[in-house]
Amino acid sequence: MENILQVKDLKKVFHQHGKRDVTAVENMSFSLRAGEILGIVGESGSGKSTVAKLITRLEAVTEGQIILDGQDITHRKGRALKSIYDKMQMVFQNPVGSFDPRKTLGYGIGESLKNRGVPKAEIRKKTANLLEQCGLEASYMDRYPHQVSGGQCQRAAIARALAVEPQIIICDEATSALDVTVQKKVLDLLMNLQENKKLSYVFICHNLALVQQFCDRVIVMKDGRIAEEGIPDEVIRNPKDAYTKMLVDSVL
Ligand SMILES: Nc1ncnc2c1ncn2[C@@H]1O[C@H](COP(=O)(O)OP(=O)(O)OP(=O)(O)O)[C@@H](O)[C@H]1O
Repeated sequence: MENILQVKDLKKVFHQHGKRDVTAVENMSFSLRAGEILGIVGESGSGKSTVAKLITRLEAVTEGQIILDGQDITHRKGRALKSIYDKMQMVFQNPVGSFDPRKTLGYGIGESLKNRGVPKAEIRKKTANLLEQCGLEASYMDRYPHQVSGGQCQRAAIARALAVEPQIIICDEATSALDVTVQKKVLDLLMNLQENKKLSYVFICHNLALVQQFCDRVIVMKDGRIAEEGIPDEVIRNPKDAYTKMLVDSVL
């Protein structure tokens, strides 16, 4: 399987006014294969979200390299940077906050379609179709983010991500804010879409059990570095690193 995303020796240092620098990520190298679901787990503060923000260039990289579909995107700017979102989309923990509160959900999805060059006359129809693929009735396009539940809003956020027909979706705690039954439904949706559209996911999550259920491979992060990497069943059954063992013990 070819690598769709490669991360080499990634490092992120946050400089803070009057305070000590924080090295959030260091020595991080990994690859994501086409069609793969790669989990990233680790306790709070281990650097998972920073990795997501670096890959998606929402944060500037201090050192290292990010190769997306064979192209170095580490220092892209302007239009060249924008074009990475044609291939890679994100789904975050707080779906309501990811939509403009003054605009309908349909508007948010429509903007993504417009950016992809979909003609104006087709936007409502395509938006309806995307919402339906994500288990929402077309009428949800006219609702505002505060008029839907967290699970419904996350479905709309997934529909918006799909609007650009990406190859990769980075899910950062995408189901963590939802209650357990809704979480299961949104996860099922993500997994069905992955299979049907042959997407690749980076699935950031603090729940090892979910990673075991859904991911092909897992990276365990500790203090900004990779503590362990492998097939989830094997990592959980036979953790090589003491930290991984502690994570495993804490969920059993
Ligand atoms: N903008 C920032 N400025 C300074 N330090 C930051 C910033 N963002 C993150 N950090 C620090 O970097 C480290 C990693 O944070 P990060 O949010 O990536 O962890 P995480 O594993 O995603 O945690 P959680 O599971 O709680 O979301 C933490 O020590 C955090 O305090």
